[in-house]
Amino acid sequence: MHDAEDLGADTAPVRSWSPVGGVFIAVALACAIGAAFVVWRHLGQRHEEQVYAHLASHSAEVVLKVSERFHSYRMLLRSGQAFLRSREDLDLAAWRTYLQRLSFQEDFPGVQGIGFAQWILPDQLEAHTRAMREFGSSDYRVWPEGQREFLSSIVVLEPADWRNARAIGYDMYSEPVRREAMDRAVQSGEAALSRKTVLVQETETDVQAGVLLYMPLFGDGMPVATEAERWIALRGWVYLPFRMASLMRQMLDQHRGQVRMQVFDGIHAPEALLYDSHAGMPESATGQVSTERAQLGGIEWIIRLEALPSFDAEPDIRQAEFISVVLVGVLLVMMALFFAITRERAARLARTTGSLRRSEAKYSTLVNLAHDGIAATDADFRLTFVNPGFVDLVGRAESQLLGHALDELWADGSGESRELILARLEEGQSKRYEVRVTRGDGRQLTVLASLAPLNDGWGRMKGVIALLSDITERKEAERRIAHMATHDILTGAVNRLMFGELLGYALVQARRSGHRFALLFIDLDHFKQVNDELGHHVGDLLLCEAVRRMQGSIRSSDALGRRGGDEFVVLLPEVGADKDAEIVAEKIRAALEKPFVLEGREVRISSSIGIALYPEDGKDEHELMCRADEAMYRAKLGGRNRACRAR
Ligand SMILES: Nc1nc2c(ncn2[C@@H]2O[C@H](COP(=O)(O)OP(=O)(O)OP(=O)(O)O)[C@@H](O)[C@H]2O)c(=O)[nH]1
Repeated sequence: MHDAEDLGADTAPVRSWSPVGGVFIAVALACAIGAAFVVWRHLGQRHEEQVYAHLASHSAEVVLKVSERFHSYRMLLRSGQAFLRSREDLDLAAWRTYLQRLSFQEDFPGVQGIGFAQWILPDQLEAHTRAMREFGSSDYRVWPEGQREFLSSIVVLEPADWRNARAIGYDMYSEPVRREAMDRAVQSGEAALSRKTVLVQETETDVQAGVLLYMPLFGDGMPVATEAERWIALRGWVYLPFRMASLMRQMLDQHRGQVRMQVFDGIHAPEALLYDSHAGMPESATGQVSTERAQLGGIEWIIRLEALPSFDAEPDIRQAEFISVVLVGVLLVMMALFFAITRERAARLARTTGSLRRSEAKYSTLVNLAHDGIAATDADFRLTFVNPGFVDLVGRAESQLLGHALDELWADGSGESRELILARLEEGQSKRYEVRVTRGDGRQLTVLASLAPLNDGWGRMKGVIALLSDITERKEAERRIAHMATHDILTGAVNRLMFGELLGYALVQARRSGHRFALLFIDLDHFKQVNDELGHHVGDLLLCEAVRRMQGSIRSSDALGRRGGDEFVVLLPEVGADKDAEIVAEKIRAALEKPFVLEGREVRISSSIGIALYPEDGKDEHELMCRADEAMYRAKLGGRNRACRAR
């Protein structure tokens, strides 16, 4: 037997997301976002490290640059020292010429000048002042005024511009910061850098911190192995004054604006601040900072670099990384979603498939157990599926049915044409009608056929579903009930009610067409005696046989009715001449006169018949019936066994 496929299935409504699927999606999304955040944090930390490494590298670079710069300054001082040492008489004019030709400001940027401070014992001051005035500086004097144990005086400072000219004659040894550096230079015999001070060249505007680098000059050929010898041999200091802002500005060059540089003298404190590229700006507590220490001329400088927001090692890479992280995050989220959706769809499909299977099994069982015949056909009405009930109903094997048109089973002339049925089904209408089916054993059944179209996904009819119910017994019962309602149960003659209907109909027809009809009223003679002598059941048998004889005496278009007891009426719908009704009455009388053999005994009986004709004897049922009854009564009075016409 075929599966009951294509007969529909109950698919339970399916949730769009199962709770498990929803949790999975939430977890996947959280993981994806978490992973993207971790990567982002990691990249952020790496970037911070890169920035710091870059800043530290730049910081080391600055220290190296400063160290190299001071090394070259020392070389400059040494060259000055060497020049002056070679001259017995401190030939300042020659040295000035030498310095002017040196163009040191171009080769040694950041230097305010190069000068020589002469070491003067107090008793030499007067001669010194006189010699200097003779040398060309008429207003030369050593300042500040006052008695001091030791003196020094700036005697040359190139370039001899207005700013440096302010320093000529200044006794740097009188000022503690400079003095400390000058002493250190003599003590070490090497270049010594002063601590933070303010140059005497400063005016009232743009005052900057300043430092000075001293190189001691000893008398040529004098012993300088010990400090005491060096003090004896001391002739003065070749020195370089620096304005810190002018000096340090050139150290930042490529990162100017991106990095804040501060230089402190020995300690990280406001009072030790030598230089600040962003003066007045508060120091950042959270930003990237690199601090380096530089040893310069016996002094330690702290060089602090602070990355400003615009400082970024690799901004393009940083941007690319950011885009990558966002893309990877989006990709992860999309992958998680895609995976979750695919998983959910698979689960939904599995649920639907399971539901369909269960539904199919359920319907298959129902179809196979159904008592009624269930069948499916193709679009041409050819059977493609029949259930066991169908096979039993039509009494033919499944193999004899499949491939044959359903309406081939219909008895000839039963049901509508196939084309008409299919046309209605294609319009979407269901069809329900009674047909006669010829079974394989030749027996005919009355079947209620319910047909419904079976459509494909595009709404086109691809076949028909047929349900066949055997209603033969029901129809027979209906027929019997209808017969009982209209016929006499004992004799089968039309009953009083039905005869009234037929008479009324005959009257209508006769009135319309103008033809005549006849009504015969028949009463058996002495029937009571039969009952009394032979028994009631013999009387019944006689009544039945009498009806049979009367039926044989009239046409099939005539009607025989029983009024009750032994009274009968006959309707002759069409009579021509007057004699016609009398002839029929005579036939009936003669038929009833003949002896009856009932239960082996011969019984004789006769009949009295009254005849009424329409329209001569009556215009309606009641009148006709009365006239016929009267005529019958006259026949009785006339001696029975005769027929009388109404008057
Ligand atoms: N056996 C049988 N008898 C019936 C039935 N119906 C009525 N009868 C009897 O039929 C008889 C009718 O009698 P009546 O017509 O009165 O009298 P009758 O003997 O025929 O006499 P007349 O008509 O004057 O010739 C009655 O005895 C009824 O009991 C029936 O269905 N079966």
